[in-house]
Amino acid sequence: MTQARPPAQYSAEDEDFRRSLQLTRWLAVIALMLLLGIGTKSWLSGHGGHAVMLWTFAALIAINGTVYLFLKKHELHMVGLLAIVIVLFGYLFASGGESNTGPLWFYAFPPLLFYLTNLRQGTIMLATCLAMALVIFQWPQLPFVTTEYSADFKIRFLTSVLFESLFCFILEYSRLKARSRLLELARSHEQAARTDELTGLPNRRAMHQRLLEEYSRYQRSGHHFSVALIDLDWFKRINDDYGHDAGDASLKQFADLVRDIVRQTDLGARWGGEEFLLLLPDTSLLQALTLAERLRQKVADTEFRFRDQVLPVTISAGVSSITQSDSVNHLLKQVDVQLYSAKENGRNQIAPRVKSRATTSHQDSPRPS
Ligand SMILES: Nc1nc2c(ncn2[C@@H]2O[C@H](COP(=O)(O)OP(=O)(O)OP(=O)(O)O)[C@@H](O)[C@H]2O)c(=O)[nH]1
Repeated sequence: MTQARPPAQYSAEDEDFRRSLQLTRWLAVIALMLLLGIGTKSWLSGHGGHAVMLWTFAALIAINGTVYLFLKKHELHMVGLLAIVIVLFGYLFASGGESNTGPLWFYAFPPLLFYLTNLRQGTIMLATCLAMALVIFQWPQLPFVTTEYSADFKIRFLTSVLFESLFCFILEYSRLKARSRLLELARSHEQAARTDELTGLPNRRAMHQRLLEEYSRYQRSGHHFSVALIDLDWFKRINDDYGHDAGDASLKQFADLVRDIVRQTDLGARWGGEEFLLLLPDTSLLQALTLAERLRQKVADTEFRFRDQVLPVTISAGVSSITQSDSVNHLLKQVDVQLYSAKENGRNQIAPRVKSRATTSHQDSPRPS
């Protein structure tokens, strides 16, 4: 038997993906503006070479963005942007930027990096950048290094960036942990809101939603379905004569029989009190009547026990098919009328009653399992 399906919802993964998409786009735009702006300022203050380098990086970011506009591949856009930014930091470490302040831009990197990637990839990229800074700081005579930093700057820069990276790692780790705990909680609340506590079967809410889904499937593609409304007979007497706990125990035992008898694609739910509803997809009225009768027989043959007492449990049920109704509400009304009729006719029976096997057609073939 299927469990009731959760409503279609925007998943947390989708939400994360959407955020990282937006952030990458914004970062690309901001980086582009900054590079163009600072490049122009450098040009005006006579640092032509530096300006050209910054504009080159701006052009690379613009090309990366244009490729994204055509291909719409977010991963590629993000990886491209991060690669450009890492090379840009390499350039800033090696050239010092203006007045050796270039490396200071690196402080903005760790929080964004962890958010955009994941802890493992973020750590690898940060370690690569820091190793690159260390090499450049340590060997200023390397061919592409055009500046030198004071010992104080090097020590303070590296230790403070290390501290910041560690802090960002811990924050991101805690954020991810809290997020997965919240998701777990949301999932279990969603499950609880759709499950009957006593029997563990889906509840009325879950069944109602599934009925609407099944009805729109029927309207779309003609997949018919039937329902059976089942009520435990003289249940008040069971409560009165054997106690409320005995009543609860018989509801649970009946729910187990329902689980046993219905197939994977069916749904059996507690509709309320001592009423249960079976939803039987791709099942004709006659097939549904046969199944309901089988369940009735099984209940009649089963010994319902509570402590050392045997409880007199029988069921009545009304059955109806969507092919005889024009809405879910109408179907539920019909099945209720049938249940009433089964009760009126003496209980421990199914309605409508099939008079003769001769009247049964090809529809009475066994249900596909
Ligand atoms: N133990 C127990 N009893 C319940 C629960 N929910 C509803 N009931 C009882 O079920 C009984 C239903 O009684 P009625 O509606 O009069 O129906 P009935 O005695 O089954 O009689 P018929 O349906 O006409 O055969 C009431 O006494 C409710 O209190 C439950 O979760 N546990």
